[in-house]
Amino acid sequence: MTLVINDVEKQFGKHTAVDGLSLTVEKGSMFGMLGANGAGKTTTFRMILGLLDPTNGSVTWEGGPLSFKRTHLIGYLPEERGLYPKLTVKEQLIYLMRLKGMKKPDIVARMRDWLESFQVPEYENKKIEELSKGNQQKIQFIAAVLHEPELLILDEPFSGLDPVNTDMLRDAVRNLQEAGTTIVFSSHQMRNVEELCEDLIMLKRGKPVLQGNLREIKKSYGMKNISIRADYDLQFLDSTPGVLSLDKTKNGATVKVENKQVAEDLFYTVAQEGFVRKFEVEEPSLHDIFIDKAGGEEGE
Ligand SMILES: Nc1ncnc2c1ncn2[C@@H]1O[C@H](COP(=O)(O)OP(=O)(O)OP(=O)(O)O)[C@@H](O)[C@H]1O
Repeated sequence: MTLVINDVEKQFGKHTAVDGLSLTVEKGSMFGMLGANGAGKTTTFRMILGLLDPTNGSVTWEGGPLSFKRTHLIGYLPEERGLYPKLTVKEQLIYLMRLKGMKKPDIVARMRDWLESFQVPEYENKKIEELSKGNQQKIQFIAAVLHEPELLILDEPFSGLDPVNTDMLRDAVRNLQEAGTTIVFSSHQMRNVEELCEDLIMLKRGKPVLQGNLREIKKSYGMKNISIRADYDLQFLDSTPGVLSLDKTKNGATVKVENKQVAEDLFYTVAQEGFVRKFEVEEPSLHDIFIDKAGGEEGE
């Protein structure tokens, strides 16, 4: 069972929101969709869900298109949250899950398990409008997963959550994956992406600019960070060719370099200059890679 996006393009009038997107998400995997604001993530999610038709190309789940007829297979946490403020949590979840074909006693039983695991059992009979934004988000998440979908699409699931709730939601997402759910999510929080996903795609203005296994991407990515500690001032390194930036730290400096060769050259440079206590080459963070590949241009 896989999700296959095949050479998809989506145009809104003259504007191309998604351009030449192809990807495969294997069953049971956790896939990250990254990109600056307006890069085309939500549009892609809507095409996966069958809410929008691609202008060209195809999207299939297990070989067929996803549509409202197969809605019980999918869970969706939309970016713009959409709960009814006047309903209680219980009424809201019963309403939404009955649309997915579930029976009331099952809905209530599973709702109680989820509220318990999110440490908010007392919310069952509270109105949505009485809850804080972060807590409403937990309820919206429960609405996306209560029917145990095969494919779960999470658009910015961590936005607006405090650190405790972020950890709680991250654990819940991880548990769902371990139970076999296929998960595709977007996030601007690179730490969450690094901790959760194995494979990812980065979009820039609708086009894929980087795609593959996160560990492989990091390993093979040219740019490196070097952590250096020496008994002398390292500032002079920032004028070395291939050095992208230098940040002084308490005991030395972190130097971002273009590639491995520059890192090797720098090793000899600092050793010639004096005693070096530490010289450690690290892979770039996803944050660095994002800025390098997908960020930084006006209008995004
Ligand atoms: N219904 C629409 N009509 C016209 N243009 C649209 C429509 N939906 C999206 N767009 C445009 O398509 C582009 C991609 O938007 P999309 O919402 O997919 O980006 P995103 O990557 O989800 O951004 P964000 O991180 O801000 O949520 C944007 O330029 C947006 O203005």
